[in-house]
Amino acid sequence: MSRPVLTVENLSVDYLVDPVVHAVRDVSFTLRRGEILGLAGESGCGKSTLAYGLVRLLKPPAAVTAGRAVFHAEDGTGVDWGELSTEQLRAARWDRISMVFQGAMNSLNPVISIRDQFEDVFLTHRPGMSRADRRRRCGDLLERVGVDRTRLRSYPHELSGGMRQRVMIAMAMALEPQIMIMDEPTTALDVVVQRDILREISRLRDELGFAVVFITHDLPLLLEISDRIAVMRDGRIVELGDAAQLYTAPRHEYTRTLLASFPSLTGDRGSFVRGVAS
Ligand SMILES: Nc1ncnc2c1ncn2[C@@H]1O[C@H](COP(=O)(O)OP(=O)(O)OP(=O)(O)O)[C@@H](O)[C@H]1O
Repeated sequence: MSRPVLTVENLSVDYLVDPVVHAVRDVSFTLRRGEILGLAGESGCGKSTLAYGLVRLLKPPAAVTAGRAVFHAEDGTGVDWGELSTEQLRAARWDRISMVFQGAMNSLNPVISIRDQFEDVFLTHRPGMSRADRRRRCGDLLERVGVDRTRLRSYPHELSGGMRQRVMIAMAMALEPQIMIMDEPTTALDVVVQRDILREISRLRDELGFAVVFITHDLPLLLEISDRIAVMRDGRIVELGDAAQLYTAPRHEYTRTLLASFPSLTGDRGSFVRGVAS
């Protein structure tokens, strides 16, 4: 659990507009192998910009102005993502780091079956894989996220939002990446579906051992699923610590304010118990 899989060093991202927006300021943290690191903070604090910055998916006017993100392979060698070519980055995304964003379910192509979109990941990244293997694997992955494999024949509009988002999570897991970046992956879904999917992510992490950076403004939810939590404010990480500790003994004033803004955590019935998802 303690070996790092990603080291972020003094990363800064600006939006080069007038006046310049310093969205991510001098952010440093280490993501350990197999851990779920929650990233909390109010709207506009820079969470999404940081997520996109980690995988170098920023588009102008956004630009990384300082720092770096180093990915550590299993053999310990480190790769600075900023030094990879566009082609190398494309290959490394999905393969080593994959992403699930809030609107991911809407990025499925409406006129192509789930099977064809799913298989495309393997056709692109594992061209040597046989058709039979590809098909088996797609079905297995879907079942992993709780969707029946017969759904491979469906088109996106035939699936509910929850199912489509599960399909996206299955696709993100397809190549067994070591890191998954999840930016509000369940926010558009109703609470019950959200809980189911989160439980699934947690279970899969236990099973497959990937690390997760999980971003949401929903602090109670983060407290439930994260091993550690980073609290972000105005582009900076103001506190990073063990989730239970952050809840019981927050060090930073802003973390206390953030915790206090969720009555369910602090009210009379605030019997929040970490690890017990209901
Ligand atoms: N294209 C853009 N041009 C200029 N500024 C931007 C742009 N996109 C985002 N910003 C600014 O960058 C800052 C960080 O935004 P970001 O979306 O990363 O925050 P966030 O914490 O993810 O918010 P949310 O939870 O609402 O998604 C904000 O001040 C935002 O206004």
